[in-house]
Amino acid sequence: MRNAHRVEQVRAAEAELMARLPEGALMQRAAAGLAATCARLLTRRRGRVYGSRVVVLAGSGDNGGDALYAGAVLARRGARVSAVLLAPERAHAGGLAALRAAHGQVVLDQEVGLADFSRADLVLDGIVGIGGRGGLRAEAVPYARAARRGTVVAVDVPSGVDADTGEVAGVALRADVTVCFGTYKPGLLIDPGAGYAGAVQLVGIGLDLPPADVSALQHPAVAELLPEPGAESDKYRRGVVGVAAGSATYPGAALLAVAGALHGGAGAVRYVGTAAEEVVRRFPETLVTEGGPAGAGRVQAWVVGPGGGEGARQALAEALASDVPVLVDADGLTELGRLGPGALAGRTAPTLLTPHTGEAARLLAGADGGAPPPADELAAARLATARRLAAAYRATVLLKGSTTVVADPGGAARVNPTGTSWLATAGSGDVLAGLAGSLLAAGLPVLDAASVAAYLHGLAGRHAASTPGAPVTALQVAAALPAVWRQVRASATADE
Ligand SMILES: NC(=O)C1=CN([C@@H]2O[C@H](COP(=O)(O)OP(=O)(O)OC[C@H]3O[C@@H](n4cnc5c(N)ncnc54)[C@H](O)[C@@H]3O)[C@@H](O)[C@H]2O)[C@@H](O)CC1
Ligand SMILES: Nc1ncnc2c1ncn2[C@@H]1O[C@H](COP(=O)(O)OP(=O)(O)O)[C@@H](O)[C@H]1O
Ligand SMILES: [K+]
Repeated sequence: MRNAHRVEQVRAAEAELMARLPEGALMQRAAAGLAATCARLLTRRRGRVYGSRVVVLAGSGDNGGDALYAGAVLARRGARVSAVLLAPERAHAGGLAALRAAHGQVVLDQEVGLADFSRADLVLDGIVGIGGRGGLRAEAVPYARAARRGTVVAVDVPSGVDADTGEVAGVALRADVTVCFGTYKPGLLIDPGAGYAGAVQLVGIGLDLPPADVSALQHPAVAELLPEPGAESDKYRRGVVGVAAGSATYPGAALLAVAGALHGGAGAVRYVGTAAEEVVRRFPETLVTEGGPAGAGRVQAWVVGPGGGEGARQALAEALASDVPVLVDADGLTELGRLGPGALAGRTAPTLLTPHTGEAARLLAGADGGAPPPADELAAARLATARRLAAAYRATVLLKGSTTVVADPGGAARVNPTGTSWLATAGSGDVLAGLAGSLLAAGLPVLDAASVAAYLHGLAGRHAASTPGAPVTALQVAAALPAVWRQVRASATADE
């Protein structure tokens, strides 16, 4: 599990630790870890640190201090280091003295700084870290826009990225590698910030941290959560997932949701809807029932809405009246947006909503009574959007898109680290809905079911391409699920 903490949590943990350590000790730890990563990157790139060109972009705070101290370490190993001071009168005094003592150069002329930046083998971005507010200031913007040939290493966070949210106001400096201290920051895991961070490396500095604000599953945690039939299991004990999906207009959504559900660990899939014939022809293992969810017999979770068309209204009402977890997707969400949060008020079991940003906008309008907010604004603030929806509907929300975010009404949040933009293909959301519903029916708590589904779905998207990076279809994503399931399980066995 990758755990990320908000700035205020980091500050509190740092204050507590600093009170027990000699002055400057924490910064020395951070700078040593940072310099070690830079030395590794230079060695990989040029064979050695000696003689390489390093530029330190130093802002006015401790983030600049880290970068200057790390620059000093590299200069002592023979690198040609120049430090560009973006706020010369307020540069970190100790870091600057260390750099000068190691014979590093100080650059005050911004034109010279930009030329050095473009030529450098490695750039250390110490403009701002967790103290950054708003977008990059004017003096730093040219660096974000300039061409460069070297590796850019962001210190703690790429400057211009909001550490708590991943939001970027204006421009930010794109990094190849981010070396973060003490804990991951949410902004390193959530787009657009995650897209600026490159590969993220964590350097421990000994912080004693509270529970994470946001976390991201990794293979071992997913492997622990995957349902596995016990020796005494039968199909009913493994859980039956009900799928109310598809319509005359969209019969394919039924097939895709069922395909996802068949690979999610439930013991059986029960389909209700107008596409029963097609479903059974394609997947003979599916149980089908006439009518809607109300008369379909016992299931352990419902999936309602993919391709549901007009029929989604009735199916949603019947599923929500049940006492089992309900996943609402697609046309079910449009209908729920019309009804507003009151439609979930009487529920005794969890509800999971799986909107993309367009559906999220309609749900928010349904909650607030206003016009739907622009979807791209919601995409730029994914964590806040997911949390806002979860609070308004008192439901767990899986917000789909470039970084899928899952938020619980209680405040817990997960971000999904897997996936590929090739998943933005018609029907892949239907597969995800079936998969998540199946994990719910198998008994996973709703936050786990949603985040494990997103994780497997993202891996399957990558795995499904016959050539890495090539387009995939939604059915291929479903078909790749057993292989990624095995891959995740195998990694856990290897760790045992
Ligand atoms: N506090 C600690 O104990 C530790 C902090 N560390 C480092 O310290 C950083 C935090 O340092 P600070 O609290 O000094 O904060 P920062 O260095 O992140 O930023 C604060 C400074 O940047 C300026 N600033 C704010 N927003 C800006 C913007 N948008 N554009 C340009 N300048 C802007 C502010 O005026 C202020 O002078 C961390 O990110 C990490 O790199 C590490 O050394 C580990 C230990
Ligand atoms: N840019 C992107 N990068 C990664 N994944 C994406 C991106 N855009 C969409 N996805 C994923 O693709 C799937 C699309 O689902 P959805 O929007 O419901 O499509 P559909 O309704 O056609 O099934 C979701 O899992 C979503 O997270
Ligand atoms: K930085």
